[in-house]
Amino acid sequence: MPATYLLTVHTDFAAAHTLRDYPGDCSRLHGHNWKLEAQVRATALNDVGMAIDFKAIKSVAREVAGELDHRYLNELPPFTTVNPTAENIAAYIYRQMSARLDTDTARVSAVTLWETDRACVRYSEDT
Ligand SMILES: Nc1nc2c(c(=O)[nH]1)N=C([C@H](O)[C@H](O)COP(=O)(O)OP(=O)(O)OP(=O)(O)O)CN2
Ligand SMILES: [Zn+2]
Repeated sequence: MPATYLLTVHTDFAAAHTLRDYPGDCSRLHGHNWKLEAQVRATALNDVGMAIDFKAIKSVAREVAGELDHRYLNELPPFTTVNPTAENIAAYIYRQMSARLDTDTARVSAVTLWETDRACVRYSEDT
């Protein structure tokens, strides 16, 4: 079995949303300080001994988070049609990060998105 390296970085963003069709107060405009944890799974090291530079992962995580920062999520594609739940936002961030980061030997394996200090969702497409 090949060696596996799991690398994790954190970043955050502030954004507002309303949950469509939600039977409660979250259907009203409100905001969160979202905390994002991104995990990359790698199977090889480079000559420096790094699977992938933490700086590279943080750069992509911050780039994607930055596109959501201080925005009303319901106005941004895909959330004009997809409800901006924590689940859907985590999946969106995962796919955006994967598209920008994945290589033959390192790929995004999970995104954990904290909506509050007490609730988070972890999204993965790993089997
Ligand atoms: N599975 C999900 N459940 C909820 C989501 C979600 O995205 N996925 N979102 C919300 C709302 O966005 C809401 O803002 C969060 O509410 P809640 O977790 O209840 O947070 P509170 O701090 O208001 O509640 P406490 O009970 O004080 O922890 C709701 N659910
Ligand atoms: Zn909310």
